[in-house]
Amino acid sequence: MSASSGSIAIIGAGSVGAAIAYSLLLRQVVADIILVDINHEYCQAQVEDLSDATFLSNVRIRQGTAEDARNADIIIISAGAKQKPGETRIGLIDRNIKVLESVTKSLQPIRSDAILLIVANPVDILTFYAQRLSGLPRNQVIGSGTMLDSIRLTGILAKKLKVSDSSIHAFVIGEHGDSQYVAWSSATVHGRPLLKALPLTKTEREEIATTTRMKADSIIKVKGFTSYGVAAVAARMCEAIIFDHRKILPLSHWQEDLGCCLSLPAVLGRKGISPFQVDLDETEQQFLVQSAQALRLIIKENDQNS
Ligand SMILES: NC(=O)C1=CN([C@@H]2O[C@H](COP(=O)(O)OP(=O)(O)OC[C@H]3O[C@@H](n4cnc5c(N)ncnc54)[C@H](O)[C@@H]3O)[C@@H](O)[C@H]2O)C=CC1
Ligand SMILES: CC(=O)C(=O)O
Repeated sequence: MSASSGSIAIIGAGSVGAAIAYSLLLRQVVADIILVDINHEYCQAQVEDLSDATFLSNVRIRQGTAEDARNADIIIISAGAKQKPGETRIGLIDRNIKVLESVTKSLQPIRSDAILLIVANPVDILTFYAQRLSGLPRNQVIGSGTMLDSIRLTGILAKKLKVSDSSIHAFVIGEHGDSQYVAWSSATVHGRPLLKALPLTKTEREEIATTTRMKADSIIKVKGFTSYGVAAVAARMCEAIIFDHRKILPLSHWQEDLGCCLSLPAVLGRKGISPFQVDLDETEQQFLVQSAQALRLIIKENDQNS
């Protein structure tokens, strides 16, 4: 397979940015990957390390500037502070909004058909602010959201059912964080309602949802960060955009009726994201509204303090 002629810029060449570059490189999503970081020496070392892997593909990787990044097909923002063990994603808000402000300013004038993909946390809040700050249409600014949580959930269910992950369609909705919720009512295994194939008690469902929600915390407690899961998510998102797959994925995007960005399944292609109607039961709908309320409150408080 050969890579498409496009380019992807990754702003923030830390653990997550480098893992995303590695996933893109192995999957040959585009011919050119550009890494940008305020720490030029560190960024160059990441580029040198990654370039030792390019013999597996025809992908070129180099360090670039914000001027290079603004002309890329996709710009991924993975710049910013990460959680310390025990810290919540929301706890990063002050530091990472400042980083986002500086990054979006440096990207001006941004290419009008660019897709801005937000990975840094708190991802739903930063996606909202990136839409406000970038000047791009809202459907072109997307957060990785609960796609990673949905993959974690699917992994647990697949083990219990002893089937492959790809046979299961189940997603987590709402915030990539504490107020997320599993949409059990629409989960299926090869088209069969999941709860018929795997009758779970309420307690068992709650245990699975908690394990899913807490997975990042349990990894961060031991190794200090997560990177591979979100890198695979970002690579899949980039493939869907570059090759216009129009894949339905649970991603963070603007919700007109909820007044914030959070995750619901939506269609991802070359022009960005477009809504997809999903059926939620009453409880799921209530949790979604609560998740949106929690996110809107954070935005309101942040706007008042700034
Ligand atoms: N959405 C998700 O599912 C996930 C999100 N994350 C988030 O990704 C972010 C990055 O995490 P890591 O890579 O582990 O952190 P890291 O500390 O390894 O890397 C962050 C990088 O950002 C750079 N940076 C800071 N300010 C910058 C600026 N203004 N312009 C350019 N570069 C800048 C730093 O120099 C550093 O190299 C964190 O916010 C973390 O919470 C991490 C894992 C999963
Ligand atoms: C760190 C983070 O957001 C995650 O791994 O889910």
